[in-house]
Amino acid sequence: MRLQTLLSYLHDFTAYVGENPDITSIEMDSRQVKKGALFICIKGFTVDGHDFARQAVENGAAAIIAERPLDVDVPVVVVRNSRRAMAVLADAFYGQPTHKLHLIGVTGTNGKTTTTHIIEHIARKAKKKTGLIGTVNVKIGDHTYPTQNTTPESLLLQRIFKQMVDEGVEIAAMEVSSHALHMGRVHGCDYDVAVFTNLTQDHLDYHGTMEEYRNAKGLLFAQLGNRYDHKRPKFAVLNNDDPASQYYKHMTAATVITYGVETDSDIMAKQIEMTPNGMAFDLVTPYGMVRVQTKLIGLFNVYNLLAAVAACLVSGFSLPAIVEAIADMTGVAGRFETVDEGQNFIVIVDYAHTPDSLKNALQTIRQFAKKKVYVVVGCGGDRDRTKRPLMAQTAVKYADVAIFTSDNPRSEPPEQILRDMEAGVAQGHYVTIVDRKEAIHYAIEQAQEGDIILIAGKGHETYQIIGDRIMEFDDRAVARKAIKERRGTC
Ligand SMILES: CC(=O)N[C@H]1[C@@H](OP(=O)(O)OP(=O)(O)OC[C@H]2O[C@@H](n3ccc(=O)[nH]c3=O)[C@H](O)[C@@H]2O)O[C@H](CO)[C@@H](O)[C@@H]1O[C@H](C)C(=O)N[C@@H](C)C(=O)N[C@H](CCC(=O)O)C(=O)O
Ligand SMILES: Nc1ncnc2c1ncn2[C@@H]1O[C@H](COP(=O)(O)OP(=O)(O)OP(=O)(O)O)[C@@H](O)[C@H]1O
Ligand SMILES: N[C@H](CCC[C@H](N)C(=O)O)C(=O)O
Ligand SMILES: [Mg+2]
Repeated sequence: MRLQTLLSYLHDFTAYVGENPDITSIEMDSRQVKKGALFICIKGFTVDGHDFARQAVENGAAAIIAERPLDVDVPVVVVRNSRRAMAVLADAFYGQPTHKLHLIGVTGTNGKTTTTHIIEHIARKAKKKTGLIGTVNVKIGDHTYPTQNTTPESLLLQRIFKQMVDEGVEIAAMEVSSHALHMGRVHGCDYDVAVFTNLTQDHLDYHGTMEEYRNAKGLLFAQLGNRYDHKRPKFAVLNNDDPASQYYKHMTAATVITYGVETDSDIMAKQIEMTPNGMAFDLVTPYGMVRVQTKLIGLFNVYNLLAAVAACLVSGFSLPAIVEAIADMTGVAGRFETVDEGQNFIVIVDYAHTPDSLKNALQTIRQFAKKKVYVVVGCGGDRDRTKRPLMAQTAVKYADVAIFTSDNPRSEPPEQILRDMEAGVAQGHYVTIVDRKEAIHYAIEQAQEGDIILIAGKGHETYQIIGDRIMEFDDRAVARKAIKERRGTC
């Protein structure tokens, strides 16, 4: 595509000097630039992409998008905001792929990964070709691809959508993080259905206040197609039991569908029955009521199921097909995943890394626990500090034995993070073991028959970030090894 053709999609560039080269790719990382690329300079949190423009040109960049004039030998297009320009250009360059997909976006503090996986499972069962974008990975049909961010930057995102379209994907479900909404990573995404799970404390390091955090999530609903096209109706699926939904209702011009357990809603769960192996409930919908069986456990998963059911109903799936798919859905990697080596106590690995999700996970375990409940938990470094004492309080309140340890300390001293956690609770109510492997071993060595150990915070992650080192670390593998060692079979 010629540069000028691409620029015809951009309506706010302030200067453009030079030729009209053929653009064969778009990159935001100078290290990825090949001959013919358009390099977009992004001011990041760590470095400024403008400083890499020369390197991009040396690597073959044919033109540059920047926020200020640059002294390089290729055309430079100056824009007011290169992140915004990137979203427009990526959408145009990849042929506006989200117009060709049925796209469901899920936002909320907790439950995004689980809800998107349930939606994907239902769609696959209905023989649709599916796409999935989120924390665990990107999935196109049966192929998975690793990801760095829950919601990728607009450039990568549109590239993924293009691949989905090329491979015949009909329906895609994606997690939309508050960071992505705030940074405009999803500008240009033409969602058909926007889903809200819940709003509780997280990410205050980035958003500052709960109000700002709530507002960031609201962008998904505000940006949901402000026009009425009967061929592509837009739906906002909202959790009626969460007060933030009242705010989102007013932010969207789309048709609002509500779900809930407590508040009267379009889609509801009633007569909920829980066992350690699954749940059953009456699913009440505008299409009738049906008893649902699921292998997922925990009231929070009832909400995730309701959100997914609502999204799938407005997407045209039939109620019987949805109910059948739910019945054979097993869990999501690292979400309430049990580690079973035949030991006489239960080990659960879960991704709870917020005060609310930790409370939910422990409350769910409490419902079935006959003996002691252990929790091994830490808090991520370079992330919301104010959630640390709250998570510690939750651990101490709901578990019999709380073991505080490291999560991903990142650039922070692990001991400092643990001190922040300890500040929330009285001494003597917890054990602190900085090394996560040792902490998991400690819990497994202490556990007696019938006890339950929750290893929280890292779920599916297969690494641990300490300083600038990323080391292999998988809670499930560590727990498995510890169980075998205790038994002397390792
Ligand atoms: C704080 C944050 O969001 N950072 C994101 C950001 O990194 P950054 O701003 O540090 O980037 P940078 O290193 O300063 O680089 C700036 C520019 O220079 C370019 N560059 C850099 C070096 C070079 O040699 N050449 C070059 O061109 C880079 O490609 C980039 O375009 O841009 C990167 C590329 O897109 C992201 O991967 C990165 O996410 C980091 C990994 C991250 O941890 N983000 C978290 C906070 C986040 O976004 N989380 C949410 C999920 C939250 C949740 O709901 O739980 C998510 O959606 O992932
Ligand atoms: N609807 C929910 N409400 C509260 N807690 C939940 C809910 N669903 C899941 N959880 C808890 O939160 C953890 C994370 O769930 P999940 O990965 O689905 O959320 P997420 O929103 O994708 O998180 P992230 O922001 O890290 O991507 C789970 O392991 C579980 O403990
Ligand atoms: N998406 C979340 C994941 C947190 C996972 C936890 N293990 C941590 O590292 O804090 C975040 O980036 O805040
Ligand atoms: Mg997620």
